[in-house]
Amino acid sequence: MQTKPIIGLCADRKMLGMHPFHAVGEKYINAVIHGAESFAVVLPSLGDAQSMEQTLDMVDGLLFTGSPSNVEPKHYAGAPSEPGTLHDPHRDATTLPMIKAAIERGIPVLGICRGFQEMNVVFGGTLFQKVHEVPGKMDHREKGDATLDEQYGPVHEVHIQSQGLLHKWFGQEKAMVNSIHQQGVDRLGEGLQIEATAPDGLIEAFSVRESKTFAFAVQWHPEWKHAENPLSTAIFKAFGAACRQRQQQR
Ligand SMILES: N[C@@H](CCC(=O)NCCCC(=O)O)C(=O)O
Repeated sequence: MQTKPIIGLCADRKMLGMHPFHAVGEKYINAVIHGAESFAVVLPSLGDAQSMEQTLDMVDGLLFTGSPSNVEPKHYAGAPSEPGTLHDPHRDATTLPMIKAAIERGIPVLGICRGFQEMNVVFGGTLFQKVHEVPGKMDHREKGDATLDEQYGPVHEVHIQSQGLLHKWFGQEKAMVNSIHQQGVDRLGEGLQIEATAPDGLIEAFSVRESKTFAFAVQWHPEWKHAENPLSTAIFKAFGAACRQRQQQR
């Protein structure tokens, strides 16, 4: 029997009671198993306490998930965060070097929301810390009092670049997406190619121009009820195909 490609998902480090845990949302794991038809493995965010090279030897793809925490602004020379901002320095210390090393090795990488922001930072880009306070930009945050289905339901259009990879996988120039973030791409990182934009011009998806394989990221959440959404289905199918190809090559 053909074994499935292994996709690693980097965990958030968070306190449960007085103990630190390494956690990944189940919706991301489900999207890897059913959308990318792959084998999901949760990777702890321990910085260099475990060998990154050994991790990369083990996986056929990596998914950098969304998270309520923000990338620490020191990684993109941004102004200090407001007091009380949620950070996850252990995750930053793990994902930022891993994204770079994985792409250099030709390991397929998908970034979602925080993962999208991490990828931009890795390529030297910067982030708006509060998109809703930037003149001309929409409020991209979810409604705090809404149900999960409302929060993760489609709220704005994206325009998909007609020459891009996303257009090749999905075949259409427009789609509706959800929006659960307050940070966003300010300066796009070097070597990144815009794949989709929101009506206010905010970058919603990009790919890595010179990448040997799938290296793509979205600001929205395709993992949410992925099987019910043709755009999400197309993204996870393309990611899974790249991971299978990587598995066969090594
Ligand atoms: N903190 C960043 C990133 C937002 C993000 O990833 N949200 C996901 C929330 C939880 C989840 O669905 O996994 C920002 O606010 O821009």
